[in-house]
Amino acid sequence: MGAVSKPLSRFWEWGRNIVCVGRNYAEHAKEMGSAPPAEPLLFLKPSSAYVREGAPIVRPYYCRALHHEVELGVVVGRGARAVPRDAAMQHVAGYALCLDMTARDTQDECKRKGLPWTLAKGFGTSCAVSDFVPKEQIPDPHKLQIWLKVNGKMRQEGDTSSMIFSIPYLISYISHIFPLEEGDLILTGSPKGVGAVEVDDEIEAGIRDVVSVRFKVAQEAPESKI
Ligand SMILES: CC(=O)CC(=O)C(=O)O
Ligand SMILES: [Mg+2]
Repeated sequence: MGAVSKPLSRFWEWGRNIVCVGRNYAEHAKEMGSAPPAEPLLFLKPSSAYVREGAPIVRPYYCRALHHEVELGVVVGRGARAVPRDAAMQHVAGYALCLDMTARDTQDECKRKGLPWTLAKGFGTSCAVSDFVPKEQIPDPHKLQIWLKVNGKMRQEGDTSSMIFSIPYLISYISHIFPLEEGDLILTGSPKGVGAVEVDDEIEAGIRDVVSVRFKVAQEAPESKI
């Protein structure tokens, strides 16, 4: 992959992969009517899915049930190809608070039809991210509280110690399927409490005592329809 002149602290500008993990919290899998997975459930978002504070999260024209999912993101700092679990954390540069925004109605239809989740998970602004947090600032990423509010009301509070598959496991597992590259982001899954947001809602979310974000929800302009 071509050299990138931007600092890793601006990982969202690198155009790298966004690798997402699903059903990595048992209570969330349960609320979705699914059993906890035997191995990580993976899907990708395009790097054009990133949105940063100051711009809105846009509900796609085909969606009537846009859901929030607050997640811990792991920023890859060194390429990883088939790395063992006990060496995995050496490939981490830092973290971010992320929202895996999901067109839930579309996802349900994709599940029914056996289709990939691309329309449900990959639309523009479906990956909201905070500022980069260097790994030195987080001694143990499995001892963090992540939270999310909508219009000031708490919706999600999760502890990363509840992950089914740990960050080293995820990095090793993914790197045995495809190489991870510097600048990639891994979304490690949502705790329970996912729910719908409406146009003009305000989402606040954060890693407690570390970083927080605030986003408004907007509707995609009708003229953008195909
Ligand atoms: C059912 C899902 O959308 C899985 C997912 O994204 C998660 O965080 O779990
Ligand atoms: Mg998710």
